[in-house]
Amino acid sequence: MYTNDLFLRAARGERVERPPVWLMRQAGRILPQYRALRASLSGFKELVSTPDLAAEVTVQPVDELGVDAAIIFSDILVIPEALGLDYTMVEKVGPRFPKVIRSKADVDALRPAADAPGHLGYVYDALDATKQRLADRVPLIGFAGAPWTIFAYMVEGGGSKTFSKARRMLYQDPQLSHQLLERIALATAVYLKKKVRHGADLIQLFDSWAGVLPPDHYREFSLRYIDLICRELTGTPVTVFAKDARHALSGIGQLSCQVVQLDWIADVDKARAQVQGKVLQGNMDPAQLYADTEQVAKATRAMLDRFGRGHIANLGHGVYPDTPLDGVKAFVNTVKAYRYGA
Ligand SMILES: Cc1c2[nH]c(c1CCC(=O)O)Cc1[nH]c(c(CCC(=O)O)c1C)Cc1[nH]c(c(CCC(=O)O)c1C)Cc1[nH]c(c(C)c1CCC(=O)O)C2
Repeated sequence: MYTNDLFLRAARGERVERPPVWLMRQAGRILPQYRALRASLSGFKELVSTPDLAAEVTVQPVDELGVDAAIIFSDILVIPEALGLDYTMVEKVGPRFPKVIRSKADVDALRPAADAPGHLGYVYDALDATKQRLADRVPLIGFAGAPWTIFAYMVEGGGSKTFSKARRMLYQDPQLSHQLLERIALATAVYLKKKVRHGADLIQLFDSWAGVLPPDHYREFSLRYIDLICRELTGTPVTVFAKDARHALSGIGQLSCQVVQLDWIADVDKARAQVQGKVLQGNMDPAQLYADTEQVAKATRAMLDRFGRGHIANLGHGVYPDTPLDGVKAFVNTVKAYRYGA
């Protein structure tokens, strides 16, 4: 079905000749083509909401880097927006929500979960346009934020070191917290199923703020809703990424997902033992790519040796925007030249 289906074969746990490779945030500021296009626009949101442009930047890393998968250019914050919480992307600051969720009235004022995915037509159009441009060269990854991470932005109103307002709500009003999480999870499940209908071959769930929750809260307020989404996506491979949450791995090992993304702090051998039977994705330190290209190649081979089979090569988090393109290419090309032993 694809000229290069290595990524999907590896994600399904099939025996492959080498690990596939792609990078989180590969469609973005590391590429001069992206920066040029981005500079001609009013901002990030124009790019996200214009299907043809989103498709163009989605395909850029496939052309420029030769990665084994594309990831649709979008953002996890389209879900809160579709639920009725508008955001702005402030240059050098990050996302800001002028209106936030603090009370039951705020939750009740949101759109019903079943209606929200209908407001994301531009994402489905971007998937359609991307599939055309890709012309079956490589598979396309769809994604969403895990419900806890989306909740964290909706309550906090933006990024935060501690997400103390979001965590406060879990203690002060667990019932309302569950109401909001359920609404996010249901909207996300419908949205992701639509993405699959528009050509997403695998879904990655980003729980970027998993690491601020204690283990019991992680199970109650995050894992439960990731599980709900995984169950809805039967037939489509899913990758789960709980960043900075070592304690979450055993629970993630019980989910019906196929792939587990590791951050760069993770101990690969321990992770393997905790999520037996799953494919691992990751986990090079993004800062490693600042080193000279020979060092990058050496570190990449060491990482591949450590993971062995059942691995999709990636970084431990998104590639930093000022990473030299040479470092990125050394990483990708080293993986592509690697071969597993017999
Ligand atoms: C937490 C989160 C967000 N968005 C996302 C996450 C989860 C992954 C993670 O933990 O990083 C996910 C995301 N955001 C973006 C993608 C595109 C696909 C890809 O990986 O290439 C993906 C998968 C584009 C983007 N999303 C954003 C950019 C940069 C915007 C720009 O070009 O001006 C891109 C390319 C903006 C964004 N979006 C978000 C923040 C905090 C920021 C600001 C920080 C920054 O500037 O990098 C929210």
